[in-house]
Amino acid sequence: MAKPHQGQLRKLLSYIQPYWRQQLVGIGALVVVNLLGVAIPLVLRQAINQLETNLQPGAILRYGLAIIALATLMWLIRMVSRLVLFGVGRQVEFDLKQKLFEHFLRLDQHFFNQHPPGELISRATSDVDNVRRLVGFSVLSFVNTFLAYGFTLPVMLGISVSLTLATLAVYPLLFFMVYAFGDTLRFQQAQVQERLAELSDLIQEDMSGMALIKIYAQEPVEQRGFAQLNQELLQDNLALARTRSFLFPLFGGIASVSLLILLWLGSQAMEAQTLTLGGFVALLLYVERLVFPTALLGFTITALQRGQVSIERVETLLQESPQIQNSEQAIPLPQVQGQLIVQHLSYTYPGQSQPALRDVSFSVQPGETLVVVGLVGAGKSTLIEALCRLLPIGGGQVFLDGQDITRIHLSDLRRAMAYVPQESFLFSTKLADNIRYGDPEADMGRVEGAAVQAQIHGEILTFPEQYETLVGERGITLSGGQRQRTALARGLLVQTPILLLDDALASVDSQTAQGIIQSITALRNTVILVTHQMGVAPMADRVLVLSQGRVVQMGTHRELVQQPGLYQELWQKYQFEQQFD
Ligand SMILES: Nc1ncnc2c1ncn2[C@@H]1O[C@H](COP(=O)(O)OP(=O)(O)OP(=O)(O)O)[C@@H](O)[C@H]1O
Repeated sequence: MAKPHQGQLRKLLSYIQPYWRQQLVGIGALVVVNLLGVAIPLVLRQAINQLETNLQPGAILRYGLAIIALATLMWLIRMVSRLVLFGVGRQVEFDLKQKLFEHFLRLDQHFFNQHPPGELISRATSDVDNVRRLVGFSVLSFVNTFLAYGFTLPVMLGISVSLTLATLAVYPLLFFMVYAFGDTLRFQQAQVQERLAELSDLIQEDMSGMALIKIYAQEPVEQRGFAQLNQELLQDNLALARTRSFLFPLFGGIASVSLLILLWLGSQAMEAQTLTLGGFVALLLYVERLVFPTALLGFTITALQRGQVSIERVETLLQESPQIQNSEQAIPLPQVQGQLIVQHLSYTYPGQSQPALRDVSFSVQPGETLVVVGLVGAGKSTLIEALCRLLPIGGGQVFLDGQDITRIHLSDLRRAMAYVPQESFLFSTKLADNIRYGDPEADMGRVEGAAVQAQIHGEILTFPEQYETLVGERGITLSGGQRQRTALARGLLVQTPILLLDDALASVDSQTAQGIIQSITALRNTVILVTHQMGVAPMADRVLVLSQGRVVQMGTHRELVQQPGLYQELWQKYQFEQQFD
């Protein structure tokens, strides 16, 4: 059998460690159960041997009652052992899920780009479930088997050495098979778990992109893709089932062969009067007692190997460390003015050959509004994410009020900047709670104030339950523009000195967008606004033009519109389009 990896074993012990008392109680109960399991056939042997020579109704009753009492006690204690040990499994499952979720919250966007949601969900659910079975069922089953053999064998040997050895002669074959097929089982198990994760990821992705699938009439393609993956899962499952179907019945079969040997040799021994009837019955019960845990060995091994594979899959996630962390000497930031200085900022996404930002330098003064424009893929979003340290930029490139942002405590930095991304994500909760997400204590006055600034207040009042209206699957579906303005209200509510808006008004008409910018600039925060809506550019104090990750122009709208260059082209294009609007 594949030996549990040292690291996995250590991990397993660390999961169980907080519950060692319960584990001890459970194992203690198993010890008692197995002692009783050994005692009952002994009582029966004595009863049979005594009653064979001297049949007394009173004695039958006494023995009968003793056996019933012992069996009831055994049943009760076995129940306790199961409750306690399975309970530890459930606790470990709870802890692991909690640990994984808390770990996910610490990781950066880069990690989530590399690990699709389906994969993460599968690890946090089915893999954690496998660990639970390993801790609960496998531990119980292994300890039970060990104790069953450990306690039963000496007593069996005490009754008859030759019969015991002959009966158990087939067992080494069983252990050999477990050893020989262990690696195959483990490999096949890992394959199945991998395929399951891929499948759940595909389901997740297709469900999210259902509208696109329908618009482009790609149902047959998606169906084929799913069928192929499902087929692979089926093949892997069947391969695993073949190995198991071959192996597991053999375990039960081998154990039953031992029973046949005992019946054959035992009856001969009784004829030769080297074994009493009581001894024979006791031996029969003992061999029977070993059949169940032995036959269960297959399932125990499966649970063990599934658990081993799953520990590895869960632990690889837990070992991922966030690239964006507080520096060793993180400095607190008491009062933020809102000045940003960017010096020679460059950034290349992992795995990319070309930098997304190249030697970008500029500064924004407190209260100033800077609009960032450029063609698609110019690096605008990358710049915004670098400024609020959502990307792991190096030190000495971005300074907030003169302090290197990589040295500012992350919680201070987050309090200094609000960021409204391109994708306006809303939680499936009430509109008011979505808006006060950054400050759950905010009262309705602040919620409504932010909604007024984001020009969504009027529309919210027309909804059936106004600010109490649920958003998402169980509530109403907002239009793209309504979502964007709600997300903007969320950014405005926290009243940070710096506001970073990444194309946050793309789905809002130009006139409304201009109205919103007007109310935002009136707040006198530092605002950096990425936009494709050239109509809002003249409202900014200055404009920064990005092209292929570089700053190609910077100045006021008046200055830039006079200069030949990208800005002039973009402005002329905008004006041309306006004529046809
Ligand atoms: N997570 C990522 N991993 C790898 N490359 C990325 C990633 N995000 C963006 N890029 C690349 O970095 C470059 C800049 O992208 P960015 O999204 O910053 O451009 P943008 O100016 O905001 O574009 P748009 O106007 O379309 O939003 C592009 O070449 C893009 O392909």
